[in-house]
Amino acid sequence: MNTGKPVSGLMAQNLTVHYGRNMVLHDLTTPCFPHGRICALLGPNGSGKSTLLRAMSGLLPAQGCITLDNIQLAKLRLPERSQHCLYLPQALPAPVNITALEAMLAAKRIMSHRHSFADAPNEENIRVSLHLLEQFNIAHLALRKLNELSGGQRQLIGLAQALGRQPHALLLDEPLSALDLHYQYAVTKLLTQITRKNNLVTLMVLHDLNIALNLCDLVCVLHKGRIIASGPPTEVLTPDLLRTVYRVEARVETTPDNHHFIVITDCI
Ligand SMILES: Nc1ncnc2c1ncn2[C@@H]1O[C@H](COP(=O)(O)OP(=O)(O)OP(=O)(O)O)[C@@H](O)[C@H]1O
Repeated sequence: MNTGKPVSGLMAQNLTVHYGRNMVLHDLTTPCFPHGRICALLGPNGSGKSTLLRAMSGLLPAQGCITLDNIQLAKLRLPERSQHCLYLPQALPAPVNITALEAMLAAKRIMSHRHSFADAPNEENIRVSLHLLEQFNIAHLALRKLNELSGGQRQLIGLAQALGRQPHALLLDEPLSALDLHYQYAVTKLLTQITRKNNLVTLMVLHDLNIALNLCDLVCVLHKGRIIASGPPTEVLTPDLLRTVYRVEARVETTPDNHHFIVITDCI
């Protein structure tokens, strides 16, 4: 449980989560995910990554203690809690009959629980929303309806919506899953810039270990509901770990200009 030591960042201690009788996370304690750093949550299918993010954001009942800068998140009501720690699910924004800009403004209004949905959007919110769409290189989609956009375009809008809500910690569940090669790198670099500039805690579930190796500051690996390793990516993602966790024979190579990539030679 909470040791009382001051901790800056997001952390779960002694977290246990069940679905019915099925215990998915077993007395799990995470490292402290610090502000200003981009962290990847890795692990095979079914290892508990989404469950961990959903429990940390308060969307799943959990035993244990989850703190952001020593604030116990369980003590907050859900709207306030998601202002501190926002979860963006794996599912893409639904293809509904509203424009991308309207979707951005609606997400901002949800954040501000003092306002009702009937409130007119103000100029500042429109300016900030358009700026975010520009940062994701999708300002040209502002007046297009979500039901006319591709899956990848809607995923970019979901990310822009999440950033527009200005949380202190951002929990992203496979935020790159629908994106092409360019956008996978461009979005990770943009998230890194915004994480550093706004001193956010950013934790994202990734399956692409090469992005984790080259673009993330820290990685945390879940295996069968337990954290098996965490730290700088090149120290954590070793052939032994890849064999144990992902059941592949692989080696990690480094180019002369210090980029890293995984060569998989077999699956076990
Ligand atoms: N709503 C649910 N009800 C019952 N069991 C669930 C539910 N959601 C997930 N599980 C189970 O919990 C375990 C962890 O699932 P979770 O979605 O957290 O894994 P994950 O690591 O995010 O997987 P993936 O990489 O495939 O998205 C799995 O065994 C899954 O079957």
